[in-house]
Amino acid sequence: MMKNAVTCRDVVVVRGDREVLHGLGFGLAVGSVTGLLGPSGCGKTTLIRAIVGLQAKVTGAVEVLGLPAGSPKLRGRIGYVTQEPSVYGDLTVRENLRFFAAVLGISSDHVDRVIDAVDLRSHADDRVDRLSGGQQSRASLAAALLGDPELLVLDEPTVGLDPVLRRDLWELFHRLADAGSTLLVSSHVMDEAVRCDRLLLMREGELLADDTPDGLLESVGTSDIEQAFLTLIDRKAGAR
Ligand SMILES: Nc1ncnc2c1ncn2[C@@H]1O[C@H](COP(=O)(O)OP(=O)(O)OP(=O)(O)O)[C@@H](O)[C@H]1O
Repeated sequence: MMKNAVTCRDVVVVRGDREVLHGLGFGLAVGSVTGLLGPSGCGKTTLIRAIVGLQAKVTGAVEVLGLPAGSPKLRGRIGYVTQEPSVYGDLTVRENLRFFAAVLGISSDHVDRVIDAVDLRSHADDRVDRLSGGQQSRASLAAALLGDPELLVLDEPTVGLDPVLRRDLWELFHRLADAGSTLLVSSHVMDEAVRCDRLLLMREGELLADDTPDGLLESVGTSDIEQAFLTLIDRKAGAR
């Protein structure tokens, strides 16, 4: 049986005075790229925060790399890239990465490797605040890749990127998965779905589907993922 890097069972999260995740259950297989897709506000970031151990008021079980989410032992084994840049604007890309490598206690030899991985070699010595938005998000991704995390969680990493960069990043995600990492990538852009090994479709704090892209199209009987998503919503509304 394939091992899971993440297993969620009956996960409920309350934010403010509202329940925003309503009992989610799924697994992320080791070495896979899973897309977490759904409209703005459906709870993607909240679920991600529960997995990386940053979310308060989580009930149910969230197991990550065999440990409860948030365990101190998971530090260094998970890479998390938020929607906000996580690198310093007044340092160059290389200075940022050397700094994070020192904080993580890993050799600065890794720095050039992650710069190449995100294709920032020609900007390695530029200050981050003088880079484009897409270049800044790739610098944050490079920081998350230091230390070869077993689980990489990326919150909307392709927002604002042009089609070529998006394609290149997805190729990088698959190379990382082929090398044994597990990736969870959120997006509200349905056309990214076909690039994933597996999809979690979310809406209003619930999972509408947990399937491969082909499996989803076949089970719903549509030819594209966006249509499948809309059909599932209609079916759910009809069942109420
Ligand atoms: N700090 C907070 N306090 C209370 N409610 C919050 C807070 N942050 C988010 N929420 C609510 O939780 C729900 C899920 O938000 P979340 O950020 O997880 O959605 P999302 O799918 O990641 O959205 P987006 O794609 O816009 O980032 C939303 O209804 C939102 O209003």
